[in-house]
Amino acid sequence: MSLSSSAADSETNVSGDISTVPTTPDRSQSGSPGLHDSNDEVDNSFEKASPLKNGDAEYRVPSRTIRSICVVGAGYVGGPTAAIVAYKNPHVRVTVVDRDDRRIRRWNSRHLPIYEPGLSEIVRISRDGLQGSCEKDCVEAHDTAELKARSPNLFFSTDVSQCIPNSDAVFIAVNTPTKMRGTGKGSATDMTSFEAVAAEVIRHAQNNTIIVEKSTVPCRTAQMIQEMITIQRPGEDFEILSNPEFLAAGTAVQDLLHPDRIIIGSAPTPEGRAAAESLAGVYSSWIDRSRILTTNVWSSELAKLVANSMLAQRLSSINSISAICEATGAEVNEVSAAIGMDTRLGKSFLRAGIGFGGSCFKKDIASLAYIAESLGLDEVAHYWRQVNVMNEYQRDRFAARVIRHLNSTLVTKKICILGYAFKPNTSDTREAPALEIIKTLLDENPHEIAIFDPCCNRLVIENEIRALQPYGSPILSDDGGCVKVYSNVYEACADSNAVLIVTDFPEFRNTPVTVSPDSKTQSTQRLQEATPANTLSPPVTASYEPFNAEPDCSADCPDCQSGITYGESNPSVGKDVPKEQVNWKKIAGEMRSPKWLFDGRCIINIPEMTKLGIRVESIGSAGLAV
Ligand SMILES: NC(=O)C1=CN([C@@H]2O[C@H](COP(=O)(O)OP(=O)(O)OC[C@H]3O[C@@H](n4cnc5c(N)ncnc54)[C@H](O)[C@@H]3O)[C@@H](O)[C@H]2O)C=CC1
Ligand SMILES: O=C(O)[C@H]1O[C@H](OP(=O)(O)OP(=O)(O)OC[C@H]2O[C@@H](n3ccc(=O)[nH]c3=O)[C@H](O)[C@@H]2O)[C@H](O)[C@@H](O)[C@@H]1O
Repeated sequence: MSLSSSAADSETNVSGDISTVPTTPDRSQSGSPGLHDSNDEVDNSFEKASPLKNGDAEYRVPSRTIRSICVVGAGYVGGPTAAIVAYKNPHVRVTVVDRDDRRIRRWNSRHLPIYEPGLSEIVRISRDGLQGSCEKDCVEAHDTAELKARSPNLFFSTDVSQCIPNSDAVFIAVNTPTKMRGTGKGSATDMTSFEAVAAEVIRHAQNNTIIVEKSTVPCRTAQMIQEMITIQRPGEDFEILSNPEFLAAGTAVQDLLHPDRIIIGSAPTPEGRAAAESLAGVYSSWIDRSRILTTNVWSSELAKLVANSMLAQRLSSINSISAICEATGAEVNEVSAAIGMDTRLGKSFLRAGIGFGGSCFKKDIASLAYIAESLGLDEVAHYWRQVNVMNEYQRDRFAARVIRHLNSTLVTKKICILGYAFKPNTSDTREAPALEIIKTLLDENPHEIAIFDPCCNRLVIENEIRALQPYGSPILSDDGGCVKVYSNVYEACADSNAVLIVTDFPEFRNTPVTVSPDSKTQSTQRLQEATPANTLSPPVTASYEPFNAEPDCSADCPDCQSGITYGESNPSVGKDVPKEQVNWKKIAGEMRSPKWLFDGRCIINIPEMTKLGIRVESIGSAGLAV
């Protein structure tokens, strides 16, 4: 079968047998931005063995069962992905390796390095094993089968070179940030870590190991790996698969347990398809085959960048509309609700706010734009870059609005920031809009900037604030500066002139959550499902403890140091403690007049808040004239 496959071939396989043909038409894989000049001949050496021709159906390579997996990169993707794969495949040995010794120690301890609802229980089961069965009374029915007594099959290690040769498949899940210097600075993907790991894999892997791109990478990265193999291990057979991850922070466990789809891109050869089938075998132990989509490898690599870019594009679109709303009297929440009811548009990703944060949207858009630019598609590059431009505009507009309403001076004023993480229910602070807003406010020399976040470790926030270079020291109050991180929301807000809602934690709302534009989105539903109580509750019978003992933490564990077990005893994300709504009446009573609330996430009921004597300025709402 050639690359120009038939329509029937190109459909997602729904029959239970993985589709064997790339879904993209011939020549769709032309040119790689970061890897080839747009005028280069298309290099198809990646395909190696001749693709099947029509009628060559008998030429098949049997797929192998994967029994051991090495995941390189113990981060937000590598850790949770490995945990779920191990949890759902007790017969597969999954080892996560990372060069960061501290991170690995935390994965091997009671306090994991990242907080995700439901993750610690999954890790405990796979990493520590279960002594006895845990039946229906302690888990949701759909997870009962996994909770038989089991031996550990999830391991964390720093020994990368030892793990790779003992694995049937190696998942590369390392960071792929934006290049900060050299060619493509500020736009191209920095492939340093990815390339280093690919080299390690090629150096140590046994022949026939399946190499899986889990990281988000530029289109044609598989070609780069193939060329490295050709030089370093000529004549040997390694299949390279693209298998991008779509989990979102804060809902990672549920996203991994119930993904919309799994994409596996492979070479259009019998060997490539057999490797894709092997990987599909791992996922099919808990995911229906109809959700496993096979494509050619370039489509898969590109699809990940496009998915993130289009989600972010929706946000910049609604945020641009919020500016029009503020100038006209239209309400952005109402506009979102109105357009979201159009089933063609859908409700998701229409919540206006101060803009998207997180480690990926910005960099993936930049990468897509760079790809376009490298291909000579300048208009396309410009189009996508505007998504990031609009995002920064939105955040800066908000900060400027705060300063303007406070008479353009913050010198004697206390500003309280509610929420520091880039989104609720995560401790991930990467590219959080909060930090940029704090920088802008610091320029105004305020009396105090107070920060409260219900999910982030206070020490982590303090370290990030301390690292703000352009402002010199001291910045933190402990060092004699004006920024103070609080563990109590009321102390943070007391005596403040203005409170800024920067992250939309549900507990910051002043009315119970009812119907918001996307309150029924999958993410929200998943988040509700993902609370530990709903994933793997502890046994009902107090005396019954199927878990093996958890390993202790190292002396440098930040959770132990701060005295709070985030995600367990923290009031907002507590395992056993229900979330508590913030008592705005109490806050209003302790604020300085005039009392300002700047709602950067459109979660405040303005009339209700006004009754408490607080003036509200909200994104996408006209507010008070200045
Ligand atoms: N964070 C997220 O929610 C998502 C991220 N992605 C993509 O997944 C990839 C990984 O992202 P994160 O997990 O967030 O990154 P991360 O920064 O949390 O983790 C990456 C890990 O790789 C390790 N590493 C780097 N170079 C290494 C080397 N040479 N040897 C061994 N370990 C090495 C680092 O020490 C780090 O622990 C990126 O390409 C990202 O775009 C995809 C979907 C979701
Ligand atoms: O590649 C990645 O890293 C991941 O990026 C996003 O996940 P994530 O960034 O973790 O979280 P999102 O829920 O997408 O939120 C991103 C940002 O958009 C903001 N957002 C989201 C939705 C919305 O309606 N409005 C809005 O402002 C959030 O507050 C947050 O700052 C994608 O949703 C994932 O599918 C993808 O795997």
